[in-house]
Amino acid sequence: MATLEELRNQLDEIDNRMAELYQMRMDVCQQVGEYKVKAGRKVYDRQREKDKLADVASKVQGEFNKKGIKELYSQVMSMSRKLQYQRLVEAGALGRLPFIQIHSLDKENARVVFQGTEGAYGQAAMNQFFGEDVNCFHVRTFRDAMEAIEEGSADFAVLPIENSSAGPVNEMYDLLDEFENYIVAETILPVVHTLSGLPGTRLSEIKRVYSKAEALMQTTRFLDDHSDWQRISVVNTAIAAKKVLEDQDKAQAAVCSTYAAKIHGLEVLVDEINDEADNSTRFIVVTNQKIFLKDASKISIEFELPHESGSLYNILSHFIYNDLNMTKIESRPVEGKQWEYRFFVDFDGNLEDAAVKNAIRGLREEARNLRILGNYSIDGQI
Ligand SMILES: O=C(O)C(=O)C[C@]1(C(=O)O)C=C[C@@H](O)C=C1
Repeated sequence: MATLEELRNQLDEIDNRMAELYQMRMDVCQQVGEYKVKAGRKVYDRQREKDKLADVASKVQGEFNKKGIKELYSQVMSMSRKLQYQRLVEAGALGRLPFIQIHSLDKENARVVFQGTEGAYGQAAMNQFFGEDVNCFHVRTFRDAMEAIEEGSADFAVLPIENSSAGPVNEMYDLLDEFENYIVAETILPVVHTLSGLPGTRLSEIKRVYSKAEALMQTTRFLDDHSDWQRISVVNTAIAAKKVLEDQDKAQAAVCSTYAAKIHGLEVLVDEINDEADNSTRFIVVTNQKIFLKDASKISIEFELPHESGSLYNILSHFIYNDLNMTKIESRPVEGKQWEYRFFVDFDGNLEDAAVKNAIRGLREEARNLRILGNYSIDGQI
């Protein structure tokens, strides 16, 4: 029987040949890339790759090896594509991304919309970003805000997309897909919930608590200590505060901010009732123009994938091979296609970076319906 050293020597010899063949193959792929730049051909040829995988699988013995060589060749061809995308980008074949670079946002002359009513967290986020004197109005739903932006009755909307304890605002992801609006900035608002009621209300008098569903979720521990209170979800925390004031019934209370309580003349009965002390909500600033700030450092995209094994894995490799740091991924069901998903990915970068252009080139060819949703930074700071 051969010793381990002898076997390793054999492997080294095989690997030397494989490395040499890999180098030769990539050199040919480089030429294929140059040909494709000139001929204006697409890099990704799904049928050719399918045929190639079937062909190499037919040349090895046993199911295990057939599966293995297919996986190996999927990777080899994926490297080949990435090399070719680089050539295309170097040759300027990416074209200009249809986003216009700007140096600052005109916050002073902006007309801004938020969802909810006076005292909503959305208003606080808007004031944090645009200042207290901003020219603004409010609408009832997130959809109304997206419509106001799309039709141009507002220049910007400030809308919540994620809470640090309750997670994503799913509806916002669906609306970003549905509307031709783009993210130009984000701002993070610390969210501190209170239990507020009519002045002089005692906790023992309370029977019903109103708030937005997410806020009720974020204060579950406190509310569980008062399990006899009925929890009723309304469209917004500020609307909950308004209702408590209007109904003038001490059996009712609201989970809302100190700001909303003050605006609607309520008394803070218990402060800081969040389950998590560090509770923040990330708001996006949305507009109907394809613009990005010069030094924007984060990109959001969306795409759909076929219902096939390995499709997400293959797509995400574009981030790895271009050294891009992916910071978030969300998925939402694609309407009318059961068990198919639309993915929303955030990653670090600027639309002018070569690595970003490379990745987008690959993603555009290999995923369905790729859309760039925006290139921005926290607080729009540059
Ligand atoms: O044959 C091509 O068109 C190539 O670009 C080469 C290659 C490969 O590496 O084999 C790479 C990408 C294509 O999707 C198909 C095959």
